[in-house]
Amino acid sequence: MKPLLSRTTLGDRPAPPERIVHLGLGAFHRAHQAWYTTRAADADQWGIAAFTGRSRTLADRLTAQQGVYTLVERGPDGDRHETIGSIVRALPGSDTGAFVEAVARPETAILTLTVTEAAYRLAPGGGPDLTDPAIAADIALIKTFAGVRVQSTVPTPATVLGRTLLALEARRRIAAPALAIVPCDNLAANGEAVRNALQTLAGQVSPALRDWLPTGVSVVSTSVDRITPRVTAGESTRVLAATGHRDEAPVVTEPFADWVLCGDFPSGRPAWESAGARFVDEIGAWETRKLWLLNGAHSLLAVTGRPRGHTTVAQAFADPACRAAVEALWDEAARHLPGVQPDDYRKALAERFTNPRIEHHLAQIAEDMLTKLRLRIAPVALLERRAGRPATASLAALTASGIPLSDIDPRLEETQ
Ligand SMILES: NC(=O)c1ccc[n+]([C@@H]2O[C@H](COP(=O)([O-])OP(=O)(O)OC[C@H]3O[C@@H](n4cnc5c(N)ncnc54)[C@H](O)[C@@H]3O)[C@@H](O)[C@H]2O)c1
Ligand SMILES: O=P(O)(O)OC[C@@H](O)[C@@H](O)[C@H](O)[C@H](O)CO
Repeated sequence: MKPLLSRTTLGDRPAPPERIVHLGLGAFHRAHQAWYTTRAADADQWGIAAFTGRSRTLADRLTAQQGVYTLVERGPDGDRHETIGSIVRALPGSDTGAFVEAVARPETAILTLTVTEAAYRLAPGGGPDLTDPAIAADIALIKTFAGVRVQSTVPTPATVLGRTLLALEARRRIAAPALAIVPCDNLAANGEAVRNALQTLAGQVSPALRDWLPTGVSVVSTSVDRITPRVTAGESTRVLAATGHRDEAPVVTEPFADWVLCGDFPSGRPAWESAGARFVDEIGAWETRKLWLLNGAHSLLAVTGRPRGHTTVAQAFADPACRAAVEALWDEAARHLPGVQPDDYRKALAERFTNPRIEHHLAQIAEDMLTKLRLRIAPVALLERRAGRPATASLAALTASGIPLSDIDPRLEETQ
């Protein structure tokens, strides 16, 4: 049997030093941030310690191959393979001690996150829900362990922000240099949302943490774009046949990739722009364009395509009824996206959604639908209503989900 992929496959170059920590190791991190990092001009300076959210399967698979994996870029006409070496350690998210230690290391300059939108547990208005028992329990736990820096038995907060704050408290205690936190989830104004939520929670933990946070942490806003479906069984066999490499943790993604970032990196960052990332002073409109047009359409296809018997985005988009619903939603959204070329993006999206070789399952997109509809489609309906128009397409999309409008956003009922 062929040996597993390893650093030897990369020509035995030394692993880059660990200066980035990631939480939420899954398909997307490997197809996006880890890929940009491996392609950056200074890739040899930036290694990633990547933690899963909780389970250890992917961490164990990657550890067995020294973090190295194959990225399969699946275009409409064929596959392109690339071996990625930026992840230097892969760990289970359940190892809070290792996470706290990794974030608190003074050499760590960046913490990236891809933990799903729902995992931030933000209330509809944006801030953290302090009445949420899991958040209340995390605050109590961080208060109790605020003195703990690095221990093998660090307790595990239940929430992502709780885990992050525990690690930041450890960093504060050793007076480590300022850290950049880079949320890469499909949340509107993700940097601002995470910054405000952390600040609110820190205020509940201690005055010391609250006062340190604004200078100890810079939260960067991002818009992330690359359609990366869950990896299906059989991919390892296809990779072996195509590359001759045995890989138990390949990832499949589309050729398109975009990463827009806005904010400061006080302790430095990889030259991600050399790999195509864009650094901007104003991100809101780009972020909204992507969330409403791409993610909004995905959510719409999930709620309308599944009852019509479709299982993937490409199948649903090929159905004239679903496609018409998407185009109508795009028409409504585009009216509120001046200055960011919504028509060009729509055209490109239609091609991306049509890629028949990307098996993006509607069932995966349908997870946590309430949070997604709130962020991606409800704002369009509200804007259309306020402009005196019926919001037919956006309201139809929300209604098709079966979730009461009042649960999605009570303001939707006020505008009826
Ligand atoms: N896949 C894409 O095409 C894509 C594109 C843009 C953005 N994103 C963002 O990345 C996120 C992850 O996508 P993925 O494809 O990597 O999914 P994935 O299922 O492969 O990985 C998700 C990761 O998040 C962790 N996680 C999930 N819920 C959590 C929770 N409640 N607390 C802590 N950790 C949790 C999981 O353990 C896992 O490590 C998406 O939810 C989205 O916000 C994905
Ligand atoms: O779980 P979601 O809805 O945030 O993500 C499902 C897809 O819409 C999303 O992953 C897109 O593929 C991605 O945002 C493309 O950049």
